[in-house]
Amino acid sequence: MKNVTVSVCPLPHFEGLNLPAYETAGSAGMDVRAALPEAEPMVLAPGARAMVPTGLSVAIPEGYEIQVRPRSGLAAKHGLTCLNTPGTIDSDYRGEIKVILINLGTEPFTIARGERIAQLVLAPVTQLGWAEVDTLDETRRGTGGFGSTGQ
Ligand SMILES: O=c1ccn([C@H]2C[C@H](O)[C@@H](COP(=O)(O)OP(=O)(O)OP(=O)(O)O)O2)c(=O)[nH]1
Ligand SMILES: [Mg+2]
Repeated sequence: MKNVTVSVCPLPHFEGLNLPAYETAGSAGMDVRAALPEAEPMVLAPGARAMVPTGLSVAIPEGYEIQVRPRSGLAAKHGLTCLNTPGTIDSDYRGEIKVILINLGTEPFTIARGERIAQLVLAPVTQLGWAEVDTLDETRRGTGGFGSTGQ
């Protein structure tokens, strides 16, 4: 399996937490933890959203991004997901990685320090270059979309 080294700079409030790690040999994502104050768990009411700190800043090599994705267990059991999934961490971003969580469940959800709230997936990036033209080639689909092919 391909392995790409990413520089990680833990911030002061990360102290004592474990770096994200693959839970199994074949995992695509590393679970990331909430770097909230120990004494201040965050309570997300139904319908509420919050930016949850991870205490991590990174330098991703050019040509890659990190995607911030929900954990399916939290989604299935509690309705908790990432609002902007997949969140995009750009290779030139040096700020703290934050997770935008939303509670789509029916009960308040409490996030404690160290809880694994989302997963980080490293992905290759292909940047496009525009070729501006006056007309596009014809296809069978043409301009049909949004269900134009039927059920
Ligand atoms: O879930 C996320 C999504 C983004 N970011 C950080 C890293 C990313 O590089 C930066 C910008 O994200 P994005 O491009 O999605 O947001 P924007 O609203 O377009 O902000 P900007 O104008 O700063 O690009 O915010 C996070 O920490 N977590
Ligand atoms: Mg942006």
